[in-house]
Amino acid sequence: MTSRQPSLRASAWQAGGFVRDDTPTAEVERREAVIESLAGTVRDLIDATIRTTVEDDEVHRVRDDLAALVDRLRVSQLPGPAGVRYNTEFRSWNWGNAVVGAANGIAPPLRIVHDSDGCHADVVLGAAYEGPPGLVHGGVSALLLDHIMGETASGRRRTAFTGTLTMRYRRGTPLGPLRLEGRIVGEERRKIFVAGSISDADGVTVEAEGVFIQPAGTPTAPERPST
Ligand SMILES: CCCCCCCCCCCC(=O)SCCNC(=O)CCNC(=O)[C@H](O)C(C)(C)COP(=O)(O)OP(=O)(O)OC[C@H]1O[C@@H](n2cnc3c(N)ncnc32)[C@H](O)[C@@H]1OP(=O)(O)O
Repeated sequence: MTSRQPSLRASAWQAGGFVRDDTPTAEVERREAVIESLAGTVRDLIDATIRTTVEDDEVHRVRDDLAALVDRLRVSQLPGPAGVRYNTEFRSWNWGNAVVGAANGIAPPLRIVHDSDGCHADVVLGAAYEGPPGLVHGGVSALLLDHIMGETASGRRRTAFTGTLTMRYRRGTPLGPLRLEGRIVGEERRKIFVAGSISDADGVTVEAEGVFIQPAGTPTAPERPST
């Protein structure tokens, strides 16, 4: 499928950081869907690469085809990482994020739901997230929990960064369908205490506790209704 739609405004492209970007929400969402479809295929590519058993010559041909595709994407690039962008309509987007980024083929991606108790996400982790055989890598579990717990602390009304994260791996987390949860268990000035977990069909596999800190001088918006 080809598209001659205009790309996001060139003036919006700045490296990293929280960047004010006046691209209208409708245009953000159009481009997000386009880039998300590419990232989904990249995710398939990663899984297919891990699991392929085709002959060496075919691997080399695929490698060369992929190198040509990379060159096409390199024709127009951001000068650095994608950062976090937000517009005047309070729509924010972080397409490069390692956990939720719409453009990031190594993000599962986590689709986080904010509810009255905090946040949850259902995800299916495949071969790309393996540590011990058939089990989720412990660092991947920490990565995903860090993010969902950070979003829980942030609550869509402030930004809170991880100060301290403590993990307890109760048993191996099998690759496949999983649920992640985060909930606030306390607040003290700029510190937000969050509990998190990963569960499979048989119950909790990983528990986490975290202290998330709202940087001094950053704003807190009024509470927003859960979605
Ligand atoms: C799309 C939209 C995105 C919005 C959604 C965003 C979700 C993002 C989720 C991803 C989460 C991440 O990966 S975040 C990335 C990983 N984390 C980081 O890179 C953070 C790096 N560290 C820092 O930037 C800083 O150290 C901070 C912000 C954590 C704290 O700096 P600070 O604000 O100067 O803190 P300070 O005044 O000294 O202390 C404030 C209070 O916090 C306590 N405190 C300070 N540091 C720590 C600590 N590491 N662990 C525990 N507690 C601490 C102090 O004792 C004090 O307590 P008291 O005296 O008040 O009792």
